[in-house]
Amino acid sequence: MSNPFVQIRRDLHQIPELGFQEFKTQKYLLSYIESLPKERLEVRKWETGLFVKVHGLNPRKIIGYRADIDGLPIKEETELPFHSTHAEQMHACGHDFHMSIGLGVLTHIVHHPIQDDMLFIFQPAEEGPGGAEPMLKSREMEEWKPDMIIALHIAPEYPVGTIATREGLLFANTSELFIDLVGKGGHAAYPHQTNDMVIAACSLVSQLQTVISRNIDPLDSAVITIGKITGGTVQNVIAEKARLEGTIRTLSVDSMKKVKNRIESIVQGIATGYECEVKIDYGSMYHQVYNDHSLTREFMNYVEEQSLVRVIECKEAMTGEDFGYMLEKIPGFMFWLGVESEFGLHHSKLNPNEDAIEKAIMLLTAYLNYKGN
Ligand SMILES: CC(=O)N[C@@H](CCC[C@H](N)C(=O)O)C(=O)O
Repeated sequence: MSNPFVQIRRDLHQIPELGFQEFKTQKYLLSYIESLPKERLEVRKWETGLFVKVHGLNPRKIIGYRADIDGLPIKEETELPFHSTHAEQMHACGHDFHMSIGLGVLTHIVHHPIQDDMLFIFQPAEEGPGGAEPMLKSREMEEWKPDMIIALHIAPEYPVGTIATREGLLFANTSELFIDLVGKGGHAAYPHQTNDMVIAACSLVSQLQTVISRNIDPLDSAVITIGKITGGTVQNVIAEKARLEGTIRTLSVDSMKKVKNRIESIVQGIATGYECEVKIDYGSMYHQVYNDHSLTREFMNYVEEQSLVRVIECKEAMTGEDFGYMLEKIPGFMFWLGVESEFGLHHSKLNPNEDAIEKAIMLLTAYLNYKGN
């Protein structure tokens, strides 16, 4: 392991923190950045994230690089010697990679400045409730708003030495979905005296899937995933309460509205049919990730011409990313970075190949030299 950013990734992997609780992560990032030469650097804290400006030699524009920094509430099941030290929390979406690559590029740019300014954004809470939107509204973004912005996301399905992206839509529109059901609990032996919320919740989950199969054009795409169901208290008491937690994904803003309208009608039907109260909360919503056409094409051509890595033109994915909010206001793009892992994103055994870290730093520094000089 000769690349120091692999060790940094391992250090960060051990301290995953949930959205807006990234205190140790912020401290770690700050302490590394403080070890760099200071002449060209300006660092500002924002909540649990950071803005780091690197002054260029003769700036005409500001180029942004965004790395998300939060982990997920997942119990890690890898047997890595540097596994998470935080119970039930894991970097299972590669944000440890995104940060270490960000620090690698930052280090290179500090030592070999380009003409243009750069803004490194270490953003909290990508997995929820969303840090990009409030960060965009910050004083720092007003003062240092980049003219273009880039970000990457690890991709377990692609080999190391590969990137994948496309012009236009890359990631879906998302909305979280929380549904609370309240009925009448009671003795397990007297169901006729109760309104059982386990039964209502099961029926609701099945009906929700008909929105996808029967209300959305099969040539369009949408997903409703219920990732968590809770309800009841003990095996011989009929449940008074149940809760569904999930997420909605659509390829268009219009389909998102349609899916929500259908969910609301179905929920009304459940409330009437099971004589219970049902409340919907949409939690946080992310705007689609839409890559700027000409910047993305130019990037793909550059990487291909220079033979830096293999470039795949991929399809859009139903993943969500609040980087979409940044791309709504600032031209730029996101790309997938191949890290070949048997287990995918959000899996407790995700184990990305660390060789991708050096490849990404090399690729990004080459591109920034081309674009910012
Ligand atoms: C890249 C990725 O996996 N992003 C997350 C974003 C989650 C958004 C929100 N908390 C939701 O669940 O809708 C994803 O799950 O796609």
